Amino acid sequence: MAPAAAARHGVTTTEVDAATLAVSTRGLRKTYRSRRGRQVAVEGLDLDVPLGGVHGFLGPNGSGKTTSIRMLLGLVRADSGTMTLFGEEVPERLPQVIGRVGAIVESPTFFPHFTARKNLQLLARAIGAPDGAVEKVLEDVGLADRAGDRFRTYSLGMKQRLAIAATLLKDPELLIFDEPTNGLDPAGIREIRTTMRTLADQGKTVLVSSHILAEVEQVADTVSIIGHGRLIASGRVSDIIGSATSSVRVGVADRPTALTVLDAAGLTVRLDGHDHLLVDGVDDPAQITRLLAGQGLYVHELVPLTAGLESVFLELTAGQGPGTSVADAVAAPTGRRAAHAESAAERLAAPPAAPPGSGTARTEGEGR
Ligand SMILES: Nc1ncnc2c1ncn2[C@@H]1O[C@H](COP(=O)(O)OP(=O)(O)OP(=O)(O)O)[C@@H](O)[C@H]1O
Repeated sequence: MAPAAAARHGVTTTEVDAATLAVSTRGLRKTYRSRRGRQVAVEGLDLDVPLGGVHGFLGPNGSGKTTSIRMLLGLVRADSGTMTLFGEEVPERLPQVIGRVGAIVESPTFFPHFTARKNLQLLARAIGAPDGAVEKVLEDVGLADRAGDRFRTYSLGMKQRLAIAATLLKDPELLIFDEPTNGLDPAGIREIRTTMRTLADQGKTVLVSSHILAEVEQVADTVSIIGHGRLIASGRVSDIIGSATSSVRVGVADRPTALTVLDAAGLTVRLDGHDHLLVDGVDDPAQITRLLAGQGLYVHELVPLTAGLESVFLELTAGQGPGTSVADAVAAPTGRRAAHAESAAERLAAPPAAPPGSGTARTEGEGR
């Protein structure tokens, strides 16, 4: 991918004011040693999460999302690079900032026979949350009317929302959710999306990781897309999608001749199934009708196709062989980049000191 294409997708070298960022990393790197040898999990990651709104941290399985989050939270040591939370260097100043962060990165151990309310009350007492916090967080995640039900009767989606409620007890400004919709059905996914939106609308910053780009695209204000442990695109969802190559599906009776005509005009044309042509990189769809009509070919269908983050990702990583760094493909510039532009349901942790009732954080070197 040429630098121009990367820039089109929001990968720029603009300097950012750290005061406007909830999270920032530069050159973050982590290598694991395992029986299979050395595994580079994160390779020079530059990540900027603006204050406020939902920020999607997106990339395929194994691209380094969880490792990055765990480094930010001090659960895994970085090999090199720098990280800040609210402008404070971490892990050095983690004790000063961790109170402003709530994260779901591990398995919670809610008591199955206690009600959701009782579970939260125990946690609230353990961390010294203010009176009324439990009822407020139950309301925030939409569980107020089911708070009297035992935890074991909860659906996966409800369990996940209860885990989110637990992170909200200390009223954090930044929420970090690692793949919160894993294992959920479409209704559960929608509930989590609504909850994240509600939290962002209250002024909080939500950093959510996912390997399903299309899912997060619907709720995120801004995203960072990573591949092979490196940033490949970042910015406002609308800008990234808007920058994608636009395609048009064309229905025409004589497809071979139409293909030749459009190809001769310099357009990128391919066959789509048995009935249509797909023309990429079209600024003005009317150009297609004009070109074809000029040759006596009449279009019976002309549909501009909306791009999504998934197709942007595929476009950015097209042509890479296995093992090729995605960043190589986008000729990644150095320096700051910003664009102004197991079931996760069972995870809960409030690092650095997990309160009683929450799960223990998995640490570096442990098997997955
Ligand atoms: N404790 C570990 N020991 C050895 N290798 C690890 C460990 N944790 C992660 N890895 C490897 O590091 C790479 C990045 O993994 P990571 O879990 O950070 O990616 P991810 O994007 O969160 O993926 P997923 O969406 O599947 O959770 C993978 O190749 C993974 O196998």
